[in-house]
Amino acid sequence: MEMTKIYEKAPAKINLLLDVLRKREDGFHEVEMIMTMVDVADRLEMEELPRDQIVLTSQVGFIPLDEKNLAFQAARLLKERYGVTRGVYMHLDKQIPVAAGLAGGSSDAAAALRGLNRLWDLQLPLSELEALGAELGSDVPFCIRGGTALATGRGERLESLQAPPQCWVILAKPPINVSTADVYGKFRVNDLKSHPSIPDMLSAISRQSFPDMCAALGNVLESVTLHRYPEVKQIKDCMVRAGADGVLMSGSGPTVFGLVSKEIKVARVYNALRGFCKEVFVARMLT
Ligand SMILES: C[C@](O)(CO)[C@H](O)COP(=O)(O)OP(=O)(O)OC[C@H]1O[C@@H](n2ccc(N)nc2=O)[C@H](O)[C@@H]1O
Ligand SMILES: Nc1ncnc2c1ncn2[C@@H]1O[C@H](COP(=O)(O)OP(=O)(O)OP(=O)(O)O)[C@@H](O)[C@H]1O
Repeated sequence: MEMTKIYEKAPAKINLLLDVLRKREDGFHEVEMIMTMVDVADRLEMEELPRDQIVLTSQVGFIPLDEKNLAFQAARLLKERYGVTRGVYMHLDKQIPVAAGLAGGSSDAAAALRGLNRLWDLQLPLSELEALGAELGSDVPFCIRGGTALATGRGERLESLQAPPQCWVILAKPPINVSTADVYGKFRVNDLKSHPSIPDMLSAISRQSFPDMCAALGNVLESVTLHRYPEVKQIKDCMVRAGADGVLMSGSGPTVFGLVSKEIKVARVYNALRGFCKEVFVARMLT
């Protein structure tokens, strides 16, 4: 019998704005974020297994492939919740840097939920996949929906937005591992001197103003990560000196992204960064 093979793309996200309002009783933080996708992506291949088992492989050796992997967890959640007794063989082509602040694992989980919904013919609406995704992680619902969105709650409440003005995105990840839980754990909302403005960013996007979008970039988690890891600050400074129009840390870090409107500037920023760190990517925002 010919087995069907399906594919899903799992793009990386960046936070154009990340604000924290308060710490909640349940330990999570109430956030306001504006997120968008870039065209650096993992690829998840899914094929039916003729036995009731989840098998995950990858070309990289440095990520877990068992129940610690978010794509594996997504498959298990669907099986448990909907009584699925079919199996799946998944292969993850990993391209997104790991533990980078780019939601790589979350996007893989989203790709698994979308793909297995098709492979197993579950016919779940996207809204249901988003709700399931929220059980796996705060960034998973956004990764299911994709595009550009305003995210509130702990990140799972979404309102879709139009695409930001098109530009180049240069991503640089220093060789350090940053734990999201650690960063939120060290974050003190009362220590902030100011908050980034959601209305300013929404207005820049709706007017498609690239300069105003750059001016409205902000991430309050920089207060923790930049203080703790001076190399992240160095990368930010390096991008600014090399002429990036807007520069920000994504998520809890340590990846820093620079926005550039003119293609001729891209090589300059890229080359300046390569002196500092090995993992530098040139991408576009996904429209
Ligand atoms: C930093 C961001 O990636 C920005 O997009 C997200 O806010 C975090 O998303 P994520 O990695 O999917 O986070 P989760 O896997 O849900 O949570 C990891 C840990 O981060 C902390 N956490 C996460 C989200 C949130 N709104 N408040 C939190 O305090 C919690 O300690 C949690 O145990
Ligand atoms: N599919 C996956 N890909 C990469 N790492 C995974 C995956 N599933 C689980 N992990 C584990 O999760 C940890 C965080 O990886 P991930 O790349 O998702 O972080 P991140 O990009 O910082 O996420 P976020 O931006 O949502 O905080 C890794 O150290 C890894 O052990």
